[in-house]
Amino acid sequence: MTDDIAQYYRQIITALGEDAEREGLVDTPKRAAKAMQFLTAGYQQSLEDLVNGAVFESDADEMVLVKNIELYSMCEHHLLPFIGKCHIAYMPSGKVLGLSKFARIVDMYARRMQIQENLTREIADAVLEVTGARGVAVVIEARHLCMMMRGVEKQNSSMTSSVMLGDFRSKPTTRQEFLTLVTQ
Ligand SMILES: Nc1nc2c(ncn2[C@@H]2O[C@H](COP(=O)(O)OP(=O)(O)OP(=O)(O)O)[C@@H](O)[C@H]2O)c(=O)[nH]1
Ligand SMILES: [Zn+2]
Repeated sequence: MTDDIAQYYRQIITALGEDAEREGLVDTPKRAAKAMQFLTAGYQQSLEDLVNGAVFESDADEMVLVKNIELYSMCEHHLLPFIGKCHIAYMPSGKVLGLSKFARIVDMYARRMQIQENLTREIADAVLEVTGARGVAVVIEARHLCMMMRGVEKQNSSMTSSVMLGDFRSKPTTRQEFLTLVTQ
């Protein structure tokens, strides 16, 4: 697989007018192939393997918030990065999820070709699925390099997307508590 992808990169480099055999570039197709495989490794993962049983019984029934999970993804339109942070909250209902698993869930969906809105939704759906929570909220704030280093070339705009499920959607006080904690 890596060799196949490297071969395509070699063709792209040549098509761009570069000498793919010069010293600085000779190993680039292979490096780029490996990098792209890493950045899309989320396709090879499953939610079940990733959670690895780390869902624990608990009486906790107040909001749990995991803030500022850094995120690197790749926009499916230009294959350029978007970079930001993700906040995830849930209202437990008998079960809590191992803390590291929130970051692992973010990475699994971020390491694919994505748009920010779908990424936000997929993270929320996954947390709901594994926790059976009364509600899940996800907010992502990100900057898209396709808007910065090309295209409209806007350096300071960012995008915020959110998905509210269950209590976060139906109970204004829960939503408000979440938004207050996230912006603190
Ligand atoms: N909603 C959304 N749009 C995105 C995301 N990532 C990239 N885009 C946008 O996808 C659109 C693709 O538009 P096209 O007109 O097909 O492509 P383009 O000619 O390269 O567009 P420009 O970026 O405006 O130069 C652009 O408006 C991008 O800003 C994302 O995560 N969410
Ligand atoms: Zn883009």
